[in-house]
Amino acid sequence: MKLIDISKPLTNSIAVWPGDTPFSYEVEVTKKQSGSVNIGKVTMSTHTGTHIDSPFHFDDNGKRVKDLNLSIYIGPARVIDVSEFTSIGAEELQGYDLGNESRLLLKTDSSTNPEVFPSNIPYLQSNIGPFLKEKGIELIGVDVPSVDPLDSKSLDAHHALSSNGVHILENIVLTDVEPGCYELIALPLPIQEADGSPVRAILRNLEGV
Ligand SMILES: Nc1ccccc1C(=O)C[C@H](N)C(=O)O
Ligand SMILES: [Zn+2]
Ligand SMILES: [Zn+2]
Repeated sequence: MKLIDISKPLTNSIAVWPGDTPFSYEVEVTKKQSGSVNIGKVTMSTHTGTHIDSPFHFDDNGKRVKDLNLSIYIGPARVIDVSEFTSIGAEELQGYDLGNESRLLLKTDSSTNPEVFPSNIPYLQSNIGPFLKEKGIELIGVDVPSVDPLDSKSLDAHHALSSNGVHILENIVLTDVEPGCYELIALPLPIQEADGSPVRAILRNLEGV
């Protein structure tokens, strides 16, 4: 069965949120030094590359990674093309057949160079929270670094999604993905207390092509 990797490669030159911890992977101890093995060391923000947000990211009393239900991150997902919009809310989604998958991935096609942080991104309107809940959607994925405008402090979309039971997956790569129905797997690492986690996100073709 064909797998489509929708994760951003984590390289030392990957763009990070302005001011956030740069990503770094290095061999901290070489095989020569240890006499047996190379040992790597990773330094990163939990919001670098393809990742999930846990509600603690934007709510001090919100769920941590350990509190998340893993079954949200595995299962049928629909990909739709919303590249014509600068912001996406209930009205913009009205015309789409969202099927009965409980995961929705939005292809905005706005992400380009992985080494440059975007200056402007399409964002989600807060009325998308109740709208998605009504449609039975429990996870939203976007191909941009945030579901809110980059300069937002109130993070209205994050809060509206979370309070309606919609989990957030950010910075996926949908460039080579056709709209349609897939199986999504995007599991957070078990960083118990975390406000988010990098994920290896993949889509599996349900048709078995
Ligand atoms: N890393 C940051 C550093 C400073 C301020 C915001 C962020 C974010 O990550 C926000 C974004 N809405 C996110 O959920 O990934
Ligand atoms: Zn995030
Ligand atoms: Zn976020």
